Order: sequence, then structure tokens, then C-alpha cells
Amino acid sequence: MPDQNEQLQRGLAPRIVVRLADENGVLRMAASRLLTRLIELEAEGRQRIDIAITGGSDGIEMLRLVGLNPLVDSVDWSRVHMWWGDERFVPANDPDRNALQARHALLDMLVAQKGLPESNIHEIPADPRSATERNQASAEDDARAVNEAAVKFQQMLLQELGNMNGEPRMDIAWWGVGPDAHFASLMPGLPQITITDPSQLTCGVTNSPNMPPLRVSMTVPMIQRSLETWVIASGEKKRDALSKALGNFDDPQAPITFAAGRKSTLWMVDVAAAPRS
Ligand SMILES: O=C(O)C(O)[C@@H](O)[C@H](O)[C@H](O)COP(=O)(O)O
Repeated sequence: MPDQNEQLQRGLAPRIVVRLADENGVLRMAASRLLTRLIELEAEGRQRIDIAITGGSDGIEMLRLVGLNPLVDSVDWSRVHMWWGDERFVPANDPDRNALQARHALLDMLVAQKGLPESNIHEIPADPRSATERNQASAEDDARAVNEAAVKFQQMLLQELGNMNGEPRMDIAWWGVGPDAHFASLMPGLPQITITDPSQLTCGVTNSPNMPPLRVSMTVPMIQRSLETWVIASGEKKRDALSKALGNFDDPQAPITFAAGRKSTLWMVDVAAAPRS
């Protein structure tokens, strides 16, 4: 089984695992850290900061906590660009959509009150088909639709963030962990987790065992270009996943083990999620 040395040799930062005793602390810590890092990067003179949001209950709750943190007023949001690491491929107004949930939890407020330009929000394309078209679609139709969205997502990344020479990349990307140890929409045992072609930044997923089955995701090569990569895991339902993932690297049966960044790799887990030693 690959160990951490292989990640280090590929230029990735060593994994630091912070275990918090406070059961609700991880999401608050991640929210504060996001705001603090944005303030620091802006103080260093950065005019543009690209971040990747994640979906799921932890990811959305973290966004809500960002909005409640008083540091939210110290960020110049006009310099911040929002992306998604993955998206459920559903219509734009479907409540399952990560972008819609993120807008309700935080982004609508940032646009309305804190100066985040709507044009800085880069949503992964939604399923454009009508309910009838979706109901009548064959597996091939679904695959075509989801792959088209993945291609558009890749084009958006390239148009906004440049060529393939180490770009495009996120400054900060954070990820939740599924109970099966997936992250993004990269599920254990599905072929997308094994994509290593550095020119493939995104992929479509047609048979996710977690609902909904159609998804669009960043690939591992894109994810591992991020400068800072964080993993957030809170609560007992994450314990099995972390038992498989802590001390483990690049394991397709535990996709979260691929979550690493070039400058820092920080996993924040709470006492309920951490396996008992
Ligand atoms: O769209 C999604 O579902 C995700 O991006 C997914 O990878 C999520 O982050 C994990 O499944 C954790 O989700 P929970 O925090 O809800 O367990």
C-alpha cells in the first residue's frame, strides 16, 4: 500500500491531522480558518483568491458558520472566487444541488451584503433537461449529459484560470468525507478515482451509490494542484471512514486518502469522528 512518501515525492505537502476534543469544533475551526486565510492572502497583496466549496452536511454547515463569524466583515469579498469541487447533476433549482444549498447558507448573503460579485461565483453546470427528458433518458443519454457538463466545467476552469502549466488550481479547497470514505464525487471502487491524466481536470459520474447517481467532480490531478487542501470530518458517522483513511494514502477504496495540497494538507477531525485508539 502506498505510504506518504509517494505523495511527498510528487510535491504534495505532508498531512497534518488536528484532532479536536470539542465535538462541534471542527466546522467552527474550519470556518474561522477560511476567513483568516482570506484576510492573510489579501494582506499579502493577492488580488484574486480561488476557493473550492464542498457539499454535504458538514460542508454546508461550515458555510453557514462563515456567515455568522464576525471576521466575515474583514474580508474583501470582491477578490474571492467560488468554485465547487463537485456537484450533484440535477436541475438548477433542485434542493439537492450543492450550489443552491451554498447560496442559501452563505453566498446569497455575501452577494447582497458583503460585496461578493455574482460574476465571481462559478457554478458547475446544472442538468438542463426537462423532467420528461430526464425520465425518458437512457443510460447513454445520462452519460452524455453528465459528461458534457464535466467538459464545460473543465473549459470554465481553463478560461478563468489559465493554461495547463500547473494551472488551473485552487488556492484553498476543502472536502467533506462520506461514511464510505469518498470525497468530492469520487466513490470507492469507481473508475474516476483512478484518473491520473494531468490534463483531465474534471469527470462525470453516472452510477454514484450515494444519491443522486449523476454527478460532476474535479479529478484527483485537479484536486492535488490546490495549494491548500483541508479535510473536515465531524461526528460519529465519519468514524469508519477515518479508520480506513488515517495513516493511509492514495487508496482507491478510501478515496479521501488522495486529499492533499501542494503547500499544506490539513485534516480537521473531532473526537466523535476520530477512531478510538
Ligand atoms: O455533494 C456531496 O455530497 C459531496 O461533495 C460529498 O463529497 C460530501 O462532502 C460528503 O459526502 C460528505 O457529506 P456529509 O457531510 O453530508 O456526510
